[in-house]
Amino acid sequence: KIYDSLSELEKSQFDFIICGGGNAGLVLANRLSENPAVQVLVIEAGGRTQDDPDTQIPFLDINLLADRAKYQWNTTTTPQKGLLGKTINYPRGFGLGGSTAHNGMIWIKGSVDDYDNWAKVTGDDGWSYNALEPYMKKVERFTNPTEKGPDFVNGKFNPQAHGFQGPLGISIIGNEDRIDDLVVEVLKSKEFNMSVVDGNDKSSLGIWWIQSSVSGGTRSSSATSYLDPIDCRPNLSVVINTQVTRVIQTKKGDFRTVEVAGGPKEPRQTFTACKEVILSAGVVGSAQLLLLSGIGHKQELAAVGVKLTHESPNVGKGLSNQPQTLFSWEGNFTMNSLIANQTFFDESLARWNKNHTGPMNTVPANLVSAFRLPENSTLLKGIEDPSAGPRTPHYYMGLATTEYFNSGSQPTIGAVLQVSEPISRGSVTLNSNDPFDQPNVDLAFLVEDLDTQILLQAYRTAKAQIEHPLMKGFALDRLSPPPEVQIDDDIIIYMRNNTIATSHAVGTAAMSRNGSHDGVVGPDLKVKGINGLRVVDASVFPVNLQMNNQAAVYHLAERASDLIKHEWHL
Ligand SMILES: Cc1cc2nc3c(=O)[nH]c(=O)nc-3n(C[C@H](O)[C@H](O)[C@H](O)COP(=O)(O)OP(=O)(O)OC[C@H]3O[C@@H](n4cnc5c(N)ncnc54)[C@H](O)[C@@H]3O)c2cc1C
Repeated sequence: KIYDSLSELEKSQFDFIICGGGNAGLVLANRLSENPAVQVLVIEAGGRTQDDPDTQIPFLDINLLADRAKYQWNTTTTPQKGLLGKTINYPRGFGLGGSTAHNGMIWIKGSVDDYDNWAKVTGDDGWSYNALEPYMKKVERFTNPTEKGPDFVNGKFNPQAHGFQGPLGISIIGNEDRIDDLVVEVLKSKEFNMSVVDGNDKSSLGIWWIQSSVSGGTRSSSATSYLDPIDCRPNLSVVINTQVTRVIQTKKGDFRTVEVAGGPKEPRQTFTACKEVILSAGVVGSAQLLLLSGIGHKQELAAVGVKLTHESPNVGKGLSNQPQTLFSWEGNFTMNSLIANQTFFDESLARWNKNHTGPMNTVPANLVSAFRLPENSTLLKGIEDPSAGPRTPHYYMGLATTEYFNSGSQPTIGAVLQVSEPISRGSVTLNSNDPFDQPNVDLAFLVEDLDTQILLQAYRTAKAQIEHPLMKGFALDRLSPPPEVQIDDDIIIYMRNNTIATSHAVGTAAMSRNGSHDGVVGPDLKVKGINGLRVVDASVFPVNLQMNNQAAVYHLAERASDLIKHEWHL
């Protein structure tokens, strides 16, 4: 049952208490409550998200991505050294489904190297690609697009790499962009020599058609796929509009009680887990809760008036996130914009309401291409390869006309460029000991020169595609930055001024080997050195995966559910 407020909850003891009803939290809620004898409580700070057209209709995601939008925590970063001291918005999901109710819906796993790296870092082969593959398939229900028949997806994905029975609907949306075929031709040409691959089949190196967490023309979030179908289980309680304020040590080394409140001025209340408390509050929220609970670096906690309960100096450290910059060129075509043309918008909305097809069923790009630096690149000389391995990109990009999303009258071709596995490291630290105060979030974008140089290389690759003879007459002058910005130093200044947060941060409670002083949690995701507390969300990823990370959070949470069930003989 879903409770709108704390006062409606009658019990104060549960077997498992899950803090955060987001991506990972709702997978755990579903899997742990499969056994009717197990009592599960989920505590979510935000409210319902599932009933809103903005979360359901793929195009209307733009309403969620605006600064200070609904369903997000409205977090602002600390001044970013690599971004000329600017602060930027760091969107993170708030409400059932967490970031999956709010994200760009791109569905991409880690590469085989990425998961094998988890196994290496933790010393647990259960985190390797091969061992996780059954979970990858268990999550997915790959479906045909509403827009086109099944023929449209032939050759665009490898059925062997997908699941067809899982709770989460995935599809290649099927709404074409006039630039798609051109991009494929350019990248297949002798200058680039790339092939079309399924980015979710072990490696994303190549060109691939974006798969989205969309099915039947509607977003699939962890709330719609893992919660809605089972929300009437009598052993599952989900309380919304309630914030966890800290986890309390009930006896030495034992953290099984959570303190919560409906708001800053509301009274605090406690709930106790007979078995475990699981933090799934996301990369910012889980680190913040650990720190508020006195689990962190002794001096840093003392500086904000939090009493140390367990020394764990790496909490909040090691944050890694992917810088993303948009470049654009003038396009030579007649534009059809959903934003600038109200009649087109109204007709498209009516069409979506009728059968979930048409322009509303669109995401900003249909194709992504993923690249490695050349083997002989001077950037890699004498340093450890920043990527997890040879089947993992250093950078990737999406080229699209984005015409439906264009708010002006100028036909535009956009290139979204992103560093895959940056080496800069940021942090989450407490601003104060008030749980309702936003923590300090430092994304450390473009701090390390290697990340900046990789982004510059991505720009050169995008420019080479735009200037390819096959694009002649279709792509015209560069718009952003304007043509007079030419030399590398000026391009880098443009990047520093225009980098945005991808919200793919990881690593603030990283997993590591048992016995190692690195990280925060062991391979079983339990906080090292204490009992009763696990972390299951993107904060345990040791480093970024090749691209976005919702898929890997689903994989992680599915395996974590089995680890927990196994431990408690459920
Ligand atoms: C705008 C945006 C776009 C993105 N685009 C993509 C994309 O296209 N593809 C992709 O793969 N990934 C994308 N991501 C990233 C991806 O969605 C997230 O990394 C992933 O879903 C995080 O999962 P999580 O379980 O770690 O946290 P979340 O899903 O964020 O869940 C954390 C939950 O905990 C709740 N919470 C936090 N603190 C507390 C507290 N103290 N008490 C109670 N509840 C609390 C939050 O409200 C939230 O519901 C995007 C993310 C965002 C924000």
